[in-house]
Amino acid sequence: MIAAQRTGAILKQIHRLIGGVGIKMVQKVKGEGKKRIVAVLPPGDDDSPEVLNSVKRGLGLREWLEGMGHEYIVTAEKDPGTDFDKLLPSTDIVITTPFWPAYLTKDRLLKAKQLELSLTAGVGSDHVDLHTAAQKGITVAEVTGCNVESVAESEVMRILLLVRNFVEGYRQAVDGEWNIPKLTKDAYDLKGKTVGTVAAGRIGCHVIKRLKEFGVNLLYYGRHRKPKAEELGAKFQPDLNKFLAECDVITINCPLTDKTRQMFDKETIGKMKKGSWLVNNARGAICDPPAVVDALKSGQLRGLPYP
Ligand SMILES: NC(=O)C1=CN([C@@H]2O[C@H](COP(=O)(O)OP(=O)(O)OC[C@H]3O[C@@H](n4cnc5c(N)ncnc54)[C@H](O)[C@@H]3O)[C@@H](O)[C@H]2O)C=CC1
Repeated sequence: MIAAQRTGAILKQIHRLIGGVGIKMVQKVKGEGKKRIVAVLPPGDDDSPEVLNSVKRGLGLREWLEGMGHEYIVTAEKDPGTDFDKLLPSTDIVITTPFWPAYLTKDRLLKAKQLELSLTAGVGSDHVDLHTAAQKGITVAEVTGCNVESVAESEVMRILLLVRNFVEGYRQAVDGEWNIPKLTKDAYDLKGKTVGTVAAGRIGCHVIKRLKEFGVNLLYYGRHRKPKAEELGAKFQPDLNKFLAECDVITINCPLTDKTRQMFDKETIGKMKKGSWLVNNARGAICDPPAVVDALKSGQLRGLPYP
């Protein structure tokens, strides 16, 4: 769910992006500016003013869009054969979110005869067939940088929860158990560990900045050097095999693409340090689930948080 503090930034950029397309389209069709905008959002009937990411609240865009004469339809139905497929051929703009994505597959995009813009209310466009979208001249936009603070805080939290073995302590407290050896067996100091990020983009750099204060050795792996990450104290390791072997904690902060899909499979995980931790902050499909399960069972991975 979009945290309250980042909703404002997301909405500001959505206004800018839709506004931009609106102006272009009005010019193109000479005054016929009325557009059909379909938002696919999670179901939910929470009335709190700060919860905008739901069908009920429609990201808080209804008044603004309808005030400009556009038609605004909000649905939670995103699966094949549901409302979304029926609406798509006559839709100009689709808005969707990474945690309740309406997949814009090749088949769907070919049927979306008048689609001009696919807008992610968040970061990541892996739910869109980018090749087909590019061929059809559909703009694919996301709200870059809108949630870096929230995501980096949550990521550092998950690293600490894992390395300090918090969940076992919590479980013991709830179950009325007091088994100190069992708790401390897998509880470590983060200080002195080597923590590496796959990709040092916006989120990766925010994580590096926060982790620096914990006295860790920081590494980053990626396709290019990132001066900002180095200014923050992280060293570049361009060799993936060396990166995997050096890190105690690996955190994944790259987009899901053809190159990163299942990047963390049996072979890759097998090259990590035995008993290391893996924090996949990006998209589930970057890891191969059976390989992760096997590695957790064998102790190759000490822990992996979900989500
Ligand atoms: N868990 C969550 O709540 C969220 C997760 N995300 C995920 O995090 C990803 C990164 O977000 P940002 O840092 O804002 O994006 P960004 O665009 O600022 O950074 C992405 C970085 O990934 C690097 N990269 C691309 N392909 C790569 C590859 N094959 N190998 C290594 N590095 C590669 C790029 O060079 C870039 O530095 C998003 O694409 C999204 O999937 C984003 C927001 C929220």
